[in-house]
Amino acid sequence: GGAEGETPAQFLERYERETLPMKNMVAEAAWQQKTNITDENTAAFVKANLELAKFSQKMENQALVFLKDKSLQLTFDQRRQLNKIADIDTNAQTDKTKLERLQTVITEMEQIYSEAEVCMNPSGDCLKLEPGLTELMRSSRDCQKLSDAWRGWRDQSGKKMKDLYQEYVQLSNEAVQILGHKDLGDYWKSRYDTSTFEEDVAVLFDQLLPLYQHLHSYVRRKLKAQYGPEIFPSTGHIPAHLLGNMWSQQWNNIADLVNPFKNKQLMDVTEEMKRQGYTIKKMFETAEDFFYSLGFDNMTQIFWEKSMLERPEGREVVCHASAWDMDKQDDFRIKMCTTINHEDLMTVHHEMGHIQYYMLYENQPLVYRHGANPGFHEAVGDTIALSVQTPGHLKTIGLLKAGNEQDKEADINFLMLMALDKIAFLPFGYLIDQWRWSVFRGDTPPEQYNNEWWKLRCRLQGISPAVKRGADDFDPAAKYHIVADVPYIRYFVSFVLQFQFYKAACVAAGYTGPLYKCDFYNNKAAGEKFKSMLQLGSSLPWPEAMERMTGQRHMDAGPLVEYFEPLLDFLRKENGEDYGWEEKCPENPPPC
Ligand SMILES: O=C(CCC(O)(O)[C@H](Cc1ccccc1)NC(=O)c1ccccc1)N[C@@H](Cc1c[nH]c2ccccc12)C(=O)O
Ligand SMILES: [Zn+2]
Repeated sequence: GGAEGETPAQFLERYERETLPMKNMVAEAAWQQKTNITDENTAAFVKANLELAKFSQKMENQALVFLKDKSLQLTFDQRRQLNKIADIDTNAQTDKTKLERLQTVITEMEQIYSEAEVCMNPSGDCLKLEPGLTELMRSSRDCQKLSDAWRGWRDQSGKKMKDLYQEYVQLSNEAVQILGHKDLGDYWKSRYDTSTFEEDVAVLFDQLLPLYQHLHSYVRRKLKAQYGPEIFPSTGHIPAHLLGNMWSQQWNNIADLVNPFKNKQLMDVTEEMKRQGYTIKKMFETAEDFFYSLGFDNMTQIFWEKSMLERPEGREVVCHASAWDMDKQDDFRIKMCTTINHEDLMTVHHEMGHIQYYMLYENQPLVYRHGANPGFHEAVGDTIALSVQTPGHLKTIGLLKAGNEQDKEADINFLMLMALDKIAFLPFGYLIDQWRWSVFRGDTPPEQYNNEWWKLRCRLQGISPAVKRGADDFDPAAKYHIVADVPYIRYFVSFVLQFQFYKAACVAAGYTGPLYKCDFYNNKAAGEKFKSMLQLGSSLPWPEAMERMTGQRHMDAGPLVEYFEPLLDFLRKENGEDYGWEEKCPENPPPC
């Protein structure tokens, strides 16, 4: 057994008692490093991670002894817990030098990403990703400026990390192969507990492709009207820098160019937020109030004391948003360089959704304090944001002026704005890990990294690079999750799950109107349904957890398609046969 004569039950109790303070120590070191990037804090963070790795190794070995001991009568739940303890991630690397190198490579890539800036001549001022370049991509309608920012960001981030990334792939694969996984992608997919996961998401993507093709066609036509058709390639692709986002991953920021009925309201509330003097704190309180209205808890005192809700002056930080469980009583935090606009108000709900999930499963055994699968964690806040964004709710909180409810054209404008966020995202959310799985598997060698990336971007997303890509470009590392070792298919899964959860909450609230108008604010029955699933953490397989809330045991694109039904009808009429794009991008993208 474990320690002398220890029973499995005693081991599991000791595991929790000893692991919690260890994880809190590492979380604190990580927090210090991300909110104040210095050599000293980075070294302390890498050192803390090494200590956790050694400690996890001991626990993993003891769990394996129990799992292999045929004489033991383990309960189902003990076996489930022991298996989770035994399956630690890249910390399984027994070679401490290699593990230290892997941690150093990841923090180095994240640091390059976080400190990168683009000096936009002739104005001369240098912009970081947040807020400068993000703001420029959101609001500029100047092709040349957008193209310069798009290229400049890739030169200052991805292009500098190709060698580091190659080393990261090598060291990560070695680490998980020790656990018996083929490669890192195989390990990441194992968290979805099904051998058909890749096929399942491929089926969902195919089901949702018509929606994306029609949105793509409509947006392309509107952008041609705005920028002139000559800058669009004859292959049908949309130039990546025109879509209001540094990665063309969500298109809500060009809603003003795409809005179907000009004379009707645009549901983006950024201007109204500014007019009302919304503060960052008010944005978080608005999100907190919605969760509270469902019967969820408010944020803790420590949350308000220790979170970093805006970019601090005078020190380098990792701005990309994240939500933290410090593995210490009441200590939950959000780190986010918030700007005051509609998009960030939704990201605030997204981050607070993570915190609510943490709080709901905090009484589970430590090994079960995770999402039922990674997509669940990403779906909590977005499900709430679907209700928050309804024109009805925005009127309730005074961010939208009352207009008459039965206005079909206003509904199409609303669905268009939602599609620019939720439909536009689908191929992007799908392709990131298609690329990474092929890299980890060895199907894409380093000299093909950028070519394979653009093959997927051109074929699946129907976008083309702002300027021709060169041999030493490395555009994947211009996206945070790739440099920070964060899986991405979880967001694609979340964008399907969140409509299933949203529909289930609406049904629980007794709502019977068109899905896209459902606002379950203040509804305790909807809250109860949601909580009954979330409080499980990962104590049950995710189909069981999902069944608690939706009555279903599988991912289903139905609710998403149902939500956007009226828009698809509109788009089919508008587009006729004019939709789609060629598989390959043009050799030379047309200049601005
Ligand atoms: O990356 C994020 C939000 C950040 C996060 O909350 O997902 C964060 C990412 C992260 C993971 C690990 C280390 C550092 C950052 N994830 C978490 O904080 C988190 C919390 C609990 C469990 C798992 C992850 N969103 C994605 C896409 C996205 C999905 N839904 C959205 C809604 C609004 C805006 C963007 C998105 C993106 O920006 O490309
Ligand atoms: Zn998230």
